[in-house]
Amino acid sequence: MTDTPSSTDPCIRFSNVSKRFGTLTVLDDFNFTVAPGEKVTLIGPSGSGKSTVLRILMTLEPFQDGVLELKGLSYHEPGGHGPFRASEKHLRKIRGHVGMVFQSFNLFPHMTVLRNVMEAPISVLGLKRDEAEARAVELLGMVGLADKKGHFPSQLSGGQQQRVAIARALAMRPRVLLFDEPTSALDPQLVGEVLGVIRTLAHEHDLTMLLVTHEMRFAREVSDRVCFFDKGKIVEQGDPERIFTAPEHARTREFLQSVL
Ligand SMILES: Nc1ncnc2c1ncn2[C@@H]1O[C@H](COP(=O)(O)OP(=O)(O)OP(=O)(O)O)[C@@H](O)[C@H]1O
Repeated sequence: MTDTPSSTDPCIRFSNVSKRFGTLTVLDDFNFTVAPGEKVTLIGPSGSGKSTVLRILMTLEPFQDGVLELKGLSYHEPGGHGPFRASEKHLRKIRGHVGMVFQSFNLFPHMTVLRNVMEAPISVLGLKRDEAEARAVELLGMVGLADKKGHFPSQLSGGQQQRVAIARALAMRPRVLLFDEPTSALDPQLVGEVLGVIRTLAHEHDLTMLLVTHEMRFAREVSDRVCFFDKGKIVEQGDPERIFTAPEHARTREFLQSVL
C-alpha cells in the first residue's frame, strides 16, 4: 500500500468493507469509490448505513473487513494487524485530509464564533494565532457571518451555528468534506441558508464532497453523482437527473415515491 497517490487514483476507495455492530451487519462487502473533486450524495432509507459510511471515513468507527483508502492512505498501516489497526499517528494523518459537518453543530459554547473557527488550526495544525485569525475571518465572510465573529453560539440561530460549523471544518483545509444530514436539526425556514453555503462550496471549490441528506432537490442540484443506498449496499447510482427522473431499480422508485 502506497502513501503517494497519483492524480488518477480515486480520492476515496472502499474495497470489500464490512462493518458490524455486534450481530447487526451494516455494511456488507461494500465497494465504493469517489474521484478527486467529485460531489457524491448518498440517499436512502433511515438505518440503511449512510452515516456509518461517513463515520468510518472520519475514523470515528472501526470496521471489520476489507480495505479503505483515502488519498492513497490506507486505514490500516502496511504490516498492521487488520483493518483499522493503525497507530494514532497514522489515523491523525488520515484525519488531516477530511472534515465533517454533523447534524448537530457541536460548537464550543464557551468560545466566540471566531475562536471556534481558529482553535483547531492553532492546536492541531500549529498555525500562528494571527494566521489562524485571518483564515477564520475570511471563512466567516464566506459563510456570511463576518459580523458575528464576537458572538457566542447561544446568540446565533441554528442555521448560523451550522454555517460556523462549516467554516470551522474548512479552516482545517481538508481535501474531503463530509456532510451528515447538515440541515436535519434546523427549523425549515433556516434550511435554505445552510444549503446555499454548501451549494456555493460544491459549485466553486475542487473539494471532494460526500453528502448524506434527505433534501432531494438539493441532492439533485449539487451532486455529480447520486447513490441510492439500501441495507448496506449501493443499489443504484448515477447522474442525479437520471436517478430522480428515471430510476431503474424498483427499490429506488419506491423510495423516491415515498419522499418526493
Ligand atoms: N453505535 C452503534 N451501535 C449499534 N448500532 C448502531 C450504531 N450506530 C449505528 N447503528 C445501527 O446501524 C444501522 C445503520 O445506521 P446509520 O446511522 O448508518 O444509518 P443511516 O442510513 O445514516 O440512517 P439515518 O438516515 O436514519 O441517519 C442502524 O440500524 C443503526 O441502528
